[in-house]
Amino acid sequence: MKTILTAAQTREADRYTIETTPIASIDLMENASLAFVTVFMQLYPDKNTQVLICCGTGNNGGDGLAIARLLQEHSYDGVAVWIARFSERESDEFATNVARLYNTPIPITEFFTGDELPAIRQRVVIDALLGSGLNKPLQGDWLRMVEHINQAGKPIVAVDIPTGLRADGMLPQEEPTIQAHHVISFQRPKLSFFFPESANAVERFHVVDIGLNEPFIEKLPSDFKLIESSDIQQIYRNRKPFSHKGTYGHALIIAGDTNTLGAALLACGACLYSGAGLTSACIPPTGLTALNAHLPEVMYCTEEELLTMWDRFDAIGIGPGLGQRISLLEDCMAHTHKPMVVDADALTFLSQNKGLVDGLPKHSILTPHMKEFDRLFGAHDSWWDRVQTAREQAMALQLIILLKNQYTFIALPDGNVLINPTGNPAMASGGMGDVLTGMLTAFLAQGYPPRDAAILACYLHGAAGDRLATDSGMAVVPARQLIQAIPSTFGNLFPPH
Ligand SMILES: NC(=O)C1=CN([C@@H]2O[C@H](COP(=O)(O)OP(=O)(O)OC[C@H]3O[C@@H](n4cnc5c(N)ncnc54)[C@H](O)[C@@H]3O)[C@@H](O)[C@H]2O)[C@@H](O)CC1
Ligand SMILES: [K+]
Repeated sequence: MKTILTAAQTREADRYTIETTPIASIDLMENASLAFVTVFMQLYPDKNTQVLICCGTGNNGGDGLAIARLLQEHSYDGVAVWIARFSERESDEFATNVARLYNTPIPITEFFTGDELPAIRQRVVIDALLGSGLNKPLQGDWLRMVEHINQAGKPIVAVDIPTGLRADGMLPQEEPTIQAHHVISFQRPKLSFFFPESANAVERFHVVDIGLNEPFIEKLPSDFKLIESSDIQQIYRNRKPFSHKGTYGHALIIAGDTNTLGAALLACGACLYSGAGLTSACIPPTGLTALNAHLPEVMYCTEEELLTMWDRFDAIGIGPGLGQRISLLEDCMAHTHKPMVVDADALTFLSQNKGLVDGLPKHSILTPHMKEFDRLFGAHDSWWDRVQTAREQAMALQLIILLKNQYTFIALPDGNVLINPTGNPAMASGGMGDVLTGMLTAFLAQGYPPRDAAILACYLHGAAGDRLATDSGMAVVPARQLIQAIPSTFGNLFPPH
């Protein structure tokens, strides 16, 4: 897992690296600029691409100037630089790079006001106006220049962070920023990239290593950690020789009502395809034909049968499409003490009966989307506040709160918030949450601790969606299709020996 830093911690890591490694600040800037250029050249390999680089006079601007010089050295002949001289201050590294740039043929235009800026004719704009040093909202000349660049309608590649976007903390809904198509960020993605409020500022981001001291960074205190594929490799256990269905647990999905049986089928299907040894479905009798037809591997269990069967199940997932059958949640809580997965209608019921949440088995996994979360824990105006509440509640209630988002936040009882990097907008369709519930239940049934089950399910759910969207080019990924892609996604990540 990678620790995500605040802007202040990044400055600390920067300072520490310069103090303890034989590297000067100007050389660190050169590293960063070179790393940026390497990715930029993959994005725009045509060396005839006309590039406008807009620079401020701090270190972000210094990066921009070094990038201009390096692109020119790599035979990009159509590079031009604008310098926004809206402040009297300039950083030392900026000044050094201006002097270096004057030794090249690159045209430089300086602006002292944001009024009457010339039309942008280049094909691509690089945004190096302001970086992580941002300390107030954009206004005046800065705002005019940023709006001018956005309105030019050209692809924008931001250096480190789009100008105007805060790296961490609460993001106002309407704050103006550069609207970047790509952000090439240094050492770590910024925390704000994972919050929906940054959607206009960041379309895609890439992270490049610039040589900051990694052991130092990993020791910095941070509540936020980014999940990596290596974590999944560590957690996942391959199926063993001589194992049998009993080895992989018995999962129970309590879901569906007469008119909402699809949710139950999706959760059961995902549970089956995620490797539970046995899957039972407690659905209404009206759904039996559909269950037998669609998922013959899944066993049917009536509400009456449940009364004597609670002990047989290794894990329970409850909620998708449960409708009028919601009283089953209280039965379930009365009879099982193992961590369970609580989703959809079961979350709504908890929000209507707030006292119940305290009675959930410790380390149960709640999977709310934004509205379900706010119904449970109160309305929030920003995702930053919502995530803070998730963190506090996960600690207070000793639950795992999986706050669904393009990048799902997993708030753990120990106060850590894990960010899942997989998933994409093609997955934004009905039934995806039901699939996640099925996957979580399957991993719990297989004996993974709840924290690991949450990490595995979130990562693989998103990874399956990414494979379908990227490799198969699907603009929309239906939930049923995702279920079928689960086993091959495992196979891809963990090829059998
Ligand atoms: N590890 C690091 O921290 C490294 C940082 N580098 C670059 O340095 C950047 C940070 O540089 P700086 O700290 O010099 O800051 P910036 O270049 O982001 O900003 C310059 C100055 O602008 C002023 N300012 C802030 N918000 C403003 C606003 N809304 N309107 C007008 N002026 C405003 C501040 O006084 C700030 O110091 C990073 O984003 C990155 O691009 C790289 O050169 C390499 C290493
Ligand atoms: K920038």
